[in-house]
Amino acid sequence: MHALAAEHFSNAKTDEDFVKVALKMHVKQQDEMPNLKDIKKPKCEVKAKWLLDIAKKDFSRMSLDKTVEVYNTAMSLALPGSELLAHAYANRSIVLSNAAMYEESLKDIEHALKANYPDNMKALLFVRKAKNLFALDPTADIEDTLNKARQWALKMNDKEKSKLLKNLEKIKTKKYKKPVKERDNRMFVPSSPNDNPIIKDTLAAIAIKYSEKFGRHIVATRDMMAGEVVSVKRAYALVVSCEYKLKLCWNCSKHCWSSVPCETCSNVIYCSEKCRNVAWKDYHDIECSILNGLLSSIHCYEDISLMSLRLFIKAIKEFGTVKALYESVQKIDSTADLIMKSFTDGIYDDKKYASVYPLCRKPMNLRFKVQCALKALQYMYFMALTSDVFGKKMKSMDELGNYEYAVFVGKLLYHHTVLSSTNMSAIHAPSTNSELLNCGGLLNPLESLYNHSCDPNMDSIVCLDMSAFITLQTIKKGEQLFISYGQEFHHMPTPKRREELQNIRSYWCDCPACINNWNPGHDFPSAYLIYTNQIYDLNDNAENLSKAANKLKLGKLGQMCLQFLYKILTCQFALRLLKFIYDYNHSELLDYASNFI
Ligand SMILES: C[S@@+](CC[C@H](N)C(=O)[O-])C[C@H]1O[C@@H](n2cnc3c(N)ncnc32)[C@H](O)[C@@H]1O
Repeated sequence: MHALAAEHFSNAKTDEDFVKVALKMHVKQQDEMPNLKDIKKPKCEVKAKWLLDIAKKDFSRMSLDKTVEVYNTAMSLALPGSELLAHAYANRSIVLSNAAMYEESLKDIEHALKANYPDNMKALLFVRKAKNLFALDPTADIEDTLNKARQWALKMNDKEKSKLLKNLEKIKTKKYKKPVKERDNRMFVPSSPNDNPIIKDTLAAIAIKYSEKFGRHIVATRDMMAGEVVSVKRAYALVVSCEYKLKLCWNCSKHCWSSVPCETCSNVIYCSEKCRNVAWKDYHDIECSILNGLLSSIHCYEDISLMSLRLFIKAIKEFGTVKALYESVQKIDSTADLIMKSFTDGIYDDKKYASVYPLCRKPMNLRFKVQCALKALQYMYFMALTSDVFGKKMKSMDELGNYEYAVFVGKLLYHHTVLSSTNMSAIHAPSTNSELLNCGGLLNPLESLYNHSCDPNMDSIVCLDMSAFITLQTIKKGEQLFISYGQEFHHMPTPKRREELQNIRSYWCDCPACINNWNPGHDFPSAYLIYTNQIYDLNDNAENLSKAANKLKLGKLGQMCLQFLYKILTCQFALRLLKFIYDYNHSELLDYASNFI
């Protein structure tokens, strides 16, 4: 269809032209469109039971990761509150406990107890709970838990009861593996400054400016030190790639061990009830049925298309109806000032849709435009069939074709797809080696206003759905704050860097390093990436941090600074920052750190 389509689109110029052609094509070829009959029922206990049996029987042949993924899938298919779901929680708690993930196992036990777990088996859960608590802390008081196990043992038959009571006696004498804990790096993300009266939740030291050469950009309104936290933001929207949707939390992208499934669809899981509730309130209540229709029919989605849909849903949530959204978009379109376009009630608030809609788009070729238009229409069709976002559920492409806002919605989805391909930052899956695997993307509107420099004076660190922006060099009042759009530019000659950015990003780089023609051999203050390889291959923990500090030959004071930084930042980030400042701004950092040590 895509090859044929190019012909139809040959005269299309504007977004509207592309959407109208795609709409016409879809209406004509509606027999080819998936219909309601193809849409699967969200939950399926038979399949859930089958998968649960596989997880139970084959766990010794599968990696922990794979076993947990099979459990996640089984649980996503089980009915909420069912005994099957309770069994799945209970069985996964054994796997997690055996893998020394005692905290995760405890969470599963609580879920099994809250669900419909049979009374005659509850004693087993309390035994496991006592074991987990003891393995985590041998001084913990586990008497209450042991008593609960004894009470529930009364519901067992005599043989099982006597076996359980014997096991109970051994809990405090057994040796357990050292607890394995996954660190949630968000704990180490510093809190966000929020003293800027114009740009919400940022440091007062920055402002948004516009120039012919750089478009919108961010400048310092006072002299800044290296190491200043400019903003810490939760992403406006985050999407998890299709192959990770039953591994990572749909809301924050945390790797899930003791996950909870969506209670309505069987497509996504969450790291906690909190994330599930946030997602449901923010977007998944609408997205759930659309995603189910989509995945039943086309089995897979692309990150930028899902992001496009998510932006649309978030906008609908903000404005209430398609009509109100249409009016708001018209208002933004009619505002001539590029900076003011993205303001809401006189301030720049990147939790509002106005900060998203006017983001820049890179030029695209015809093929990509055609794909974006066809995808936009496909997603709009699923929205029409499975949700009542357009006032009521629709039954056919014809009905959608006659909908008064069809072109507007198609255009918006098309615009979001292009905008996402320009502005989304990748998120990375946890991996056992140093390889960085993309597992989704997030959109952070303020980040999209930073221009690129081959010698950036800012760095961002992404911890799940949070992004922190920190200055890496001293920045003088009036100078621009730059991030790097790629990572390895300092070792390339100027023409090569500029050519590469032109090829990938479609603009000629006018950053200070390019304008001043800095070439390899020049001292790029930001050439931190020389060290990143050493840092990426380290696990993010304190032991490795000190190993890395030794590698970097930091003196005693340097090591102390590193420990201090580690308390507020992630290991990787603390190291990068320290190494940097150690080389270029040593005395400043030491002055700063001495206030805290
Ligand atoms: C993500 S946007 C950054 C914000 C943008 N200036 C705006 O007005 O929305 C990326 C675009 O900014 C411009 N840009 C970013 N870095 C630049 C640089 N070093 N030199 C020239 N233009 C740059 C290019 O037009 C690029 O396509």
